[in-house]
Amino acid sequence: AAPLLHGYFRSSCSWRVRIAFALKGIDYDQVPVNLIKDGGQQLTDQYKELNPMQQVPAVTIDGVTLSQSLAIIQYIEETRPGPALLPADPQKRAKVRMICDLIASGIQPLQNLYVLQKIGEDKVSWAQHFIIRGFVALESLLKETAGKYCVGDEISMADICLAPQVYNAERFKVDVDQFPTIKRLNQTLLALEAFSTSHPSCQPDTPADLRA
Ligand SMILES: O=C(O)/C=C\C(=O)CC(=O)CC(=O)O
Repeated sequence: AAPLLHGYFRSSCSWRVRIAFALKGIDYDQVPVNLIKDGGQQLTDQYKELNPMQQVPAVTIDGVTLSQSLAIIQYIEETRPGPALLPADPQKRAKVRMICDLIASGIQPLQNLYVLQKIGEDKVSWAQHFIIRGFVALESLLKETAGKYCVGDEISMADICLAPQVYNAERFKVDVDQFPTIKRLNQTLLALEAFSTSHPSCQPDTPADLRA
């Protein structure tokens, strides 16, 4: 059976997994989990069986169900042929993981839906604060590591994390022009088919008013 992605069109972590599938040329099916409708379909008992953290994405693949986007992507990397998503060189590999963790641990969770719901007011300024704080650090790292892509001239898991986080930054009205390296890399990435076909604007569950 084809892998089954339980995700949400504009969840940045779901988009990471869609990019990885697209880069590897893997066909997959999608089950939309609407994070807003009915108070959040990720909060149902049925979904909790798939991911006890009650977050998207979850992927059923090769008879197992996995959650946590980076674990899913590394499973895809370790079991599927196609372009390598991690460089062979240990230092480059460490830099890719450093950038992934900066985004996946240091930025994205702080602007995630369940955190914003918990803080109540000032959602936008809260999210902007943590995105900008992270992007200041990321910009200085990427100035050193980037070639055509985040780390050198080969696409990697770092690029898979970057474009969805820039999409979120734009949703929260962060001025990405302040970060020229991030901006340039994002433009390069969005021009790739693996990023455009997996984009939040064209998923099965994208609402009509947000379709490109
Ligand atoms: O506003 C909504 O429609 C609900 C949630 C999201 O889009 C996804 C997130 O919570 C942020 C993220 O993926 O980083």
